[in-house]
Amino acid sequence: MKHVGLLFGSFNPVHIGHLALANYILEYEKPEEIWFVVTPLNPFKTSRDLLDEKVRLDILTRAIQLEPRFKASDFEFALPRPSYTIDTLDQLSSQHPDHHFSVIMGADNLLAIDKWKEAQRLLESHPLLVYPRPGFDLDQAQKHANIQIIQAPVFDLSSTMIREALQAGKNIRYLLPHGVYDYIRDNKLYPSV
Ligand SMILES: Nc1ncnc2c1ncn2[C@@H]1O[C@H](COP(=O)(O)OP(=O)(O)OP(=O)(O)O)[C@@H](O)[C@H]1O
Ligand SMILES: O=C(O)c1ccc[n+]([C@@H]2O[C@H](COP(=O)([O-])O)[C@@H](O)[C@H]2O)c1
Repeated sequence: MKHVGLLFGSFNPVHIGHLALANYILEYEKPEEIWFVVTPLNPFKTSRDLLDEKVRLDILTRAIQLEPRFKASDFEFALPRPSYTIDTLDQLSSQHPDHHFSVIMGADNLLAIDKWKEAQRLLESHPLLVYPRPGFDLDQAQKHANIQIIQAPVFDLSSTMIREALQAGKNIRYLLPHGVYDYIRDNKLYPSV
């Protein structure tokens, strides 16, 4: 059984917070690979300011190319929108019976998990690796044998902050994985860059 950690997200765009977290999990926790699953449309988010999913996947693929244990996945592109994680997990598990999938999730998402589709079945069927995020108190979160809290170092960064900075014309080269700032500039993905 290969142990794979799934990091779901919009990655609009990917930033160093995502990569630092995935790096930590590979080195300190059980997953042997991390799959970054690009979500076309999160059920709780609007498509405002959302880069095309193929562009988000392309940026991510470039960002992780030096680590063979990181994979960029377009698995949700072929599934109905919005993207419900339990549906993706069902399909992934049936297509990869030789893989054991854990779900990597921030404290923000765990605190809201009762609003997710079939949250209880999700919890029963897959281990959750939950990492702290500033401003979210894990003492308030539900407890379950499948929930493991990990002490990953986290940057107080979000894709929202990155987009706002790019739109304001800030040079934030070092908050993005190597090559991503130049890719964004060369392809004029944000007009101010
Ligand atoms: N700074 C960070 N450190 C670790 N994980 C993060 C960080 N920012 C986001 N994540 C996690 O990465 C996953 C993908 O997140 P997502 O693409 O929605 O990023 P985001 O930065 O939260 O985006 P946005 O600001 O657009 O809502 C989520 O599980 C999220 O909790
Ligand atoms: O399945 C659900 O009901 C559900 C509800 C909210 C979010 N998600 C998924 O959680 C992932 C990360 O969400 P976020 O809020 O950090 O962008 C993304 O892949 C979403 O599709 C899933």
